[in-house]
Amino acid sequence: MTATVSLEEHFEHTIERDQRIEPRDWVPEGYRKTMIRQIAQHAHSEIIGMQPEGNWITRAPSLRRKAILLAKVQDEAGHGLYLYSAAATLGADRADLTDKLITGRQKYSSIFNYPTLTFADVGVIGWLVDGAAICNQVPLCRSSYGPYARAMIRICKEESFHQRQGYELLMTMMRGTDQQREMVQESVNRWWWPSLMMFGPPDADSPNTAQSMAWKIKRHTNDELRQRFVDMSVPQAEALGVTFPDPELKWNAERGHYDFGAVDWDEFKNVLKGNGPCNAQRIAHRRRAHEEGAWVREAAVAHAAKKEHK
Ligand SMILES: CC(C)(COP(=O)(O)OP(=O)(O)OC[C@H]1O[C@@H](n2cnc3c(N)ncnc32)[C@H](O)[C@@H]1OP(=O)(O)O)[C@@H](O)C(=O)NCCC(=O)NCCSC(=O)Cc1ccccc1
Repeated sequence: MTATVSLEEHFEHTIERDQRIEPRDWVPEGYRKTMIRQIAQHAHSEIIGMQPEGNWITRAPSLRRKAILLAKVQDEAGHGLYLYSAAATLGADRADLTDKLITGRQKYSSIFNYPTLTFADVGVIGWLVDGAAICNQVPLCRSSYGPYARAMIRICKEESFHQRQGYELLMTMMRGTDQQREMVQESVNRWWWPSLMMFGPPDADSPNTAQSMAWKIKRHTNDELRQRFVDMSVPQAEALGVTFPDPELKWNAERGHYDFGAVDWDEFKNVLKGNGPCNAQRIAHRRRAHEEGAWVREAAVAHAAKKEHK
């Protein structure tokens, strides 16, 4: 038996016993690649995800709403940095990941390519987008890669606060004027379908799911989590007094789940190709911030070198 086989066995046994893979452990190259891809895509989503809501910070309707929104957007920056660090434990280089993001070689969540047209979007992003994120990420707290699973615990706690602030904002607007209620409904109409796309392509078209489930990176398939999200969102919409833009949405007693209409996967593919309403704007903004921040990175490197010299 060669040393590589025993390392491989150690990896397989760790997965079988539901224990965590740690940075010191040998992993198959495919596992490392998949993990870096998923963590990097997740980190990029948090960083790009600051932009849609960031759009409303200077125009929040009160000091309270502004403070909440600032805190939420700062949390997203924190999640991104936390996740880039988790990717670094697998040998990924942060500068390289950023380069891949701003040159379009690595993806970020499709959802952040849609515009935030009204302040109701801040509430709907909190309710539906953070809600979908939590639904997807809570099972990832049991993901097989230790640093990622542990990062998810903290991130999910913060996302829960984000979700609640969104729902509370919407409840306040729903108690307001007819115009405010219409604004909430119009926003829900725009965000519902893109939120369902956050869970990824249907299982039959998801190239990574089978292997990621076998490696226990993912604990549920894309379709399972999408269904879970629909089931939990319908009663929340009823409590709020809004409807989802889906005439086929109805309870199926036999299945014990809500049936829902077909997601427009052509729209999803088009957004992934870079043709969503805001793809170009999001990347251009990120690239500009990166270039304008070059002097900070240079100063940090010079400072570290000076300290080491001393
Ligand atoms: C479920 C999935 C997203 C995709 O399953 P997998 O098994 O990995 O892939 P699968 O084979 O099914 O797909 C084939 C290809 O399509 C890609 N792709 C799929 N879906 C999408 C999509 N929607 N958008 C763009 N790309 C997508 C996929 O990467 C793959 O790419 P490849 O062609 O191989 O390069 C998984 O990676 C995951 O759970 N990630 C962690 C969670 C996470 O990243 N959350 C971020 C959002 S939450 C947040 O940021 C919090 C927040 C809230 C509010 C404000 C601010 C921040």
